[in-house]
Amino acid sequence: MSFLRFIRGFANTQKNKIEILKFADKDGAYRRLPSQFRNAISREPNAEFPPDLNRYHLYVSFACPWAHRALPVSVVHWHMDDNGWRFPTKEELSGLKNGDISVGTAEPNYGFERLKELYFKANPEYNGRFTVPVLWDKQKETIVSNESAEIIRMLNSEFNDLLPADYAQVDLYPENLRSRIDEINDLVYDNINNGVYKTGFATSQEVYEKEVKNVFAHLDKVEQIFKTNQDKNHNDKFLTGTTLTEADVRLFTTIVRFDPVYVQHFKCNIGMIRHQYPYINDWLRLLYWKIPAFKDSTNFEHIKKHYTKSHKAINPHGITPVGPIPDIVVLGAGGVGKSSVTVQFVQGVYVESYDPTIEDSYRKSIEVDGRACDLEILDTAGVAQFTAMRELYIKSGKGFLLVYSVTDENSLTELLALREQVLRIKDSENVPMVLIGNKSDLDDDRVLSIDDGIKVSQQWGSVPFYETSAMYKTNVDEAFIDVVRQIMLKEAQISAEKKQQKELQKQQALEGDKGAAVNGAGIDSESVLKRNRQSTASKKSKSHSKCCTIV
Ligand SMILES: Nc1nc2c(ncn2[C@@H]2O[C@H](COP(=O)(O)OP(=O)(O)OP(=O)(O)O)[C@@H](O)[C@H]2O)c(=O)[nH]1
Repeated sequence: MSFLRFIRGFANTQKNKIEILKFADKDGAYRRLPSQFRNAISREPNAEFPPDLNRYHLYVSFACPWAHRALPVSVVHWHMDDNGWRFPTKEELSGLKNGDISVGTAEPNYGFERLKELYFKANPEYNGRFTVPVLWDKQKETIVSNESAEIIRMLNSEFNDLLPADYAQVDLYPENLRSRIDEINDLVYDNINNGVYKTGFATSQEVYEKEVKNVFAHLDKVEQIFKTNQDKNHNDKFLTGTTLTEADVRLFTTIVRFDPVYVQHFKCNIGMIRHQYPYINDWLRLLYWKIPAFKDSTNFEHIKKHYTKSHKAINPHGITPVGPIPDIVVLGAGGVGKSSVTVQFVQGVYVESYDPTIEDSYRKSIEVDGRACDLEILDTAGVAQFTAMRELYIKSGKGFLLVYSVTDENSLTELLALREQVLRIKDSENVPMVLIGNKSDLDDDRVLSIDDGIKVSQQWGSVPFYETSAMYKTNVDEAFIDVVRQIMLKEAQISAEKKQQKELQKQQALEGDKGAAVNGAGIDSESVLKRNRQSTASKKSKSHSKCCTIV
């Protein structure tokens, strides 16, 4: 490509400038433009793009649900600005360990800084959007396709002759299921995959309301598909039955982003997957936890940051929300029983099977000391991959359940660092907290005694300690109620202190006015605060107020 052609192409695109961050048309509706590169890799003789090892390169974003359908090879940075997707800068990449792609990867073929440079290399006159995925032909130096639905099909079938048999036999678009897959894809594409965008990018109330209702009407339909399948046969967990297909892949990329992003960022907030759609939620967890490719290609950090920090029209200050704001945060190593304890407290059932948590929030209304409390409880992930989110939860949480398992010594050791983290983030030694030694029913496997727990509780300044069994619901309610009481007490103290400070200021102002200094015999703020605490505590114990708003 000559420099002149490049300049001409660039000038052309400036003339018909596409505003990358402006989405809706004049009538307030968002219309997705068709992808422009629509060639195909094909095993047919004399195909323009024959399958070949090492000839093609795939550019994707962890954030983009369209790129997420295909296998990542080069990953752009999560941030998109007026010039579209970019690759991470040298500074962003420096200091990262080999194989760490948390900020994306450098552009390996030309050292480009921007994805759009690939588009102009393929066609200097290109005037469309610069989207991912991009399937690049290194030999012809052009884009084969930037249409995710077509790329996924090419990858599914056209390289089979070159792949080891166990990979080649994976077929996401099997002949006997094609019509059902196409039918589901039609329903999901326009109404769910693209439906969330049409909702989020709408610029009129009327269009927004129409689109958001449409998204949820179709989630209801998908929920029904799963339910009907499983009513027929318990093992029919996928959209078309017992087989994982392309239809599942295409739905997954939207559903995994739904609760963390689309609910608030695209205002798809009629409901959440985890609360309103039990069948879809089970399917999501099955894919994420049991089929490594789904988890390995999902990066929640890229997903959350991309949307919230790239769409200026929707979120001008680029603030990434923390929420939902939990009151009680359940922390601890993987597999100690955090979910089991939480579900036992909230729903009164015991979860037998181990299904590692991504992050689940629960609501429960209880009465503590005659006061009604609405609790938001966050069951966090013990798995290291999600610990980056922990800081955020700790910041917003009011009380903490620190859980270890009496069958696992390391899980107690891990809590020491977790408690330090809580105190550091809260910048206080006075944080509502309980220590829980779970699985107390497993006498034969126990490696930690009650005394081990008591010792740690004493080292922590007599933090209340409970040995629990989620299985038998032993001490579960007691532990939660204890932390709620501590939260209530702390809130009462804080509001009393505030009130007292105000009174002090008033009094000082008054005395200042009088011009009289009260030396020594006057008010000692510490003793006043102490007195006040005592009186608040005694008032509180008499109080039978019907509502304590913890949220
Ligand atoms: N015997 C017994 N087993 C338990 C108890 N609590 C949890 N389990 C089992 O321990 C396993 C892990 O429990 P989870 O509640 O999923 O553990 P978690 O801490 O939430 O795990 P992550 O999601 O990985 O952080 C499951 O198989 C549970 O059935 C208990 O009190 N007694």
